Amino acid sequence: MAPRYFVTGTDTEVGKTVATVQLIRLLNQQKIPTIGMKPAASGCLNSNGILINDDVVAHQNATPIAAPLALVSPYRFEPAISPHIAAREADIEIKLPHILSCAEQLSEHANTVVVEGAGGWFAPLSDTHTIADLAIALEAPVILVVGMRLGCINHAMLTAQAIKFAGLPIAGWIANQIDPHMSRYAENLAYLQTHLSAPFLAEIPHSSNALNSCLNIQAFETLKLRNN
Ligand SMILES: Nc1ncnc2c1ncn2[C@@H]1O[C@H](COP(=O)(O)OP(=O)(O)OP(=O)(O)O)[C@@H](O)[C@H]1O
Ligand SMILES: C[C@H](N)[C@H](N)CCCCCC(=O)O
Ligand SMILES: [Mg+2]
Repeated sequence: MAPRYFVTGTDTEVGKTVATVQLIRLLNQQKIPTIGMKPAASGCLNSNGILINDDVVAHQNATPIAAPLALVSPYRFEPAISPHIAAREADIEIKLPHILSCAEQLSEHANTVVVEGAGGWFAPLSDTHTIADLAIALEAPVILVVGMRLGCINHAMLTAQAIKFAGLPIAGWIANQIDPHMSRYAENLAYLQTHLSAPFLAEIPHSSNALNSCLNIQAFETLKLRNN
């Protein structure tokens, strides 16, 4: 099975897509053919009957590897709402075995698959399953993106504890500077570096170019160490 990573975050809109895209670029740069996957994408644009999602497009723009849309994003919905509600309204059941099968087929296109969740760790996919269940089914080491803003320490600590409770390793965490005016940024970062018992992969600075940038080589070295 090709290696996989599952990217989760402290909330929705914290930079999971930015981090995923930067990781896909880094791995490809390091000669590891890597593709992104967004199993459940709500908030799509209907273009002549094809549902287009910004996260999926951003993943695709970060890799030279092409794969069918039905594999990289099997469940897409128009409204920008929780996937469990979007799916119910569309009369579609999000099935974990189907997502698993898509991930396996993607492994034929790339060496590594980086899977971006939706919302945070316990965002629901149905009345019975959450993003956590999806990560568990994929058996993927988790990368936690912390959107650095007031309140993120609590969200980061809760999420890390829940990931560990799920029995999944945290391959690392990323500090994403979503709020350029965060008070005491360095002190918040230092607290998380001390208290999150997971490797610190990288800091993503606030930048209007964040979607076109790449994680630094240190993040790669840290991930590599975890894999060996
Ligand atoms: N480092 C950054 N610098 C500047 N803007 C950023 C940065 N990271 C994220 N953003 C912006 O914040 C917004 C949310 O980021 P992003 O779409 O990556 O979040 P997400 O966690 O993937 O959200 P979702 O749960 O919808 O998938 C976007 O407009 C993005 O461009
Ligand atoms: C549409 C949005 N951008 C995300 N993709 C979905 C966020 C779901 C959050 C669910 C929740 O935890 O309340
Ligand atoms: Mg996203």
